[in-house]
Amino acid sequence: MMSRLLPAVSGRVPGVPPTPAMARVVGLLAHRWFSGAFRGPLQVIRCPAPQLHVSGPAMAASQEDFAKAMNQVKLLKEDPGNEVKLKLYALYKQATEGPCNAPKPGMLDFILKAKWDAWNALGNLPKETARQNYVDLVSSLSASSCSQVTPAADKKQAESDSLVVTSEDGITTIRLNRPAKKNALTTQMYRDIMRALEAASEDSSRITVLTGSGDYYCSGNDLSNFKDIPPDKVEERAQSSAVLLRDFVDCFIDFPKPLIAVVNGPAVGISVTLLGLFDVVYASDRATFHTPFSHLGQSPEGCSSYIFPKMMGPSKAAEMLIFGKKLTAREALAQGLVTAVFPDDTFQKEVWARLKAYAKLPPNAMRIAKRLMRHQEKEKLHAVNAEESRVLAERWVSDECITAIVAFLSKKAKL
Ligand SMILES: CCCCCCCCCCC/C=C/C(=O)SCCNC(=O)CCNC(=O)[C@H](O)C(C)(C)COP(=O)(O)OP(=O)(O)OC[C@H]1O[C@@H](n2cnc3c(N)ncnc32)[C@H](O)[C@@H]1OP(=O)(O)O
Repeated sequence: MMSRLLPAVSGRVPGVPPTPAMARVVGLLAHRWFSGAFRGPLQVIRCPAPQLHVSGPAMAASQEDFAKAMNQVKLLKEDPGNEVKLKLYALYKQATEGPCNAPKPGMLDFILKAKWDAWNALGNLPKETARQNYVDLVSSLSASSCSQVTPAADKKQAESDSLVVTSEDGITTIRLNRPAKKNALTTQMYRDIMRALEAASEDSSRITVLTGSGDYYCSGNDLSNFKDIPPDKVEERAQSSAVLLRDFVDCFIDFPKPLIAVVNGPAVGISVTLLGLFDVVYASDRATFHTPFSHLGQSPEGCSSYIFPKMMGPSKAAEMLIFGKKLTAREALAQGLVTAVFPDDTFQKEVWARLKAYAKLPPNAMRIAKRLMRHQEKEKLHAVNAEESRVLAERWVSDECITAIVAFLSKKAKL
């Protein structure tokens, strides 16, 4: 019954299509109410006791953050849609008045009923958590609202030799473009990728893709990054590289839109570990996944020391991260590191067709779904990243690491 009366929530009773007239009337009512609630003061309604319990994040926004968020709502450039407005209303009421305590409105009072349901669904959610959720929701809306006003999505954005960034059909693509070096990452590329991600989070695209040119996806850190460091600067360089690494991985942890890896060929080192921070990973059946950290006297990064054991179980993660076992694409699929594997000869066609369809989905809904899935883990991931970066700085100045790098650079060793 509820869904028959509430188009703002679901629009129809399962199996019973709404008549066009009914849809028009209800839609008009909903539009009027929501327009008012969106810009102007929120109506007070009194409801009875709560039913559902919804748990929220541990941290709490201040009253000041909350007040700022309420002002921000009025400045949104895009109407976020009825469902989001309902959510905002419910969180606002919960944050300011606590659990829903108003009488249930009559079933024909569509608008009041939708609002009451939304508030009531928050159950005993603590006021502080509701305040935080309201602030988070407004901030995600503000970011996407900004990105939607950025003009001209369908154009090439930036180009350099080693990184090519394009935006087309709602997809920003960041392409590693050093095929002669198997797309190994120079320190400049780490910086350029961070900049590209920052821009992509604010541009008008809906999803973001990382891929490689040529036969490799990426051979990981360019081991030439270790070259030409004066002996008295080694420690200093290790520390500054740890900061670079930490900032770099933080960008992936915090990236707000769906992030997809299109793994066109073998992947090594950091390009593998980072995959745990992507939302979807599509791989060619030619791709392999190799993390030879022990061989290099190094240690895992990209939050893999935390994500991989959770994802594939500790012993499979140990085979990769301690012993450097190289996985085929099918094995990586079985371990949950890869979402889907495609035959190499149809890989590009199949994957891009899928991505173009995904890029037509409503952007706010996608961002919010991602946020909900990732939110609880963010703080933990930042802590893991900080620790992994700190440990790596120690490894880089170790004899084990220096010996391995010298062997590679003097062409005595390869994976
Ligand atoms: C204190 C300083 C700190 C530095 C800054 C750090 C910043 C953050 C660091 C984050 C930590 C990341 C860790 C990792 O990613 S570990 C993994 C590192 N990668 C490797 O060890 C791969 C090394 N490469 C190889 O083993 C082989 O090249 C490979 C198996 C990938 C391909 O073999 P293949 O035979 O098919 O091809 P070639 O070897 O002939 O390669 C073609 C040319 O490309 C060069 N190449 C390839 N990969 C790298 C690389 N990772 N670094 C540097 N150069 C690479 C290769 O040397 C060839 O060059 P030439 O044609 O000039 O010989």
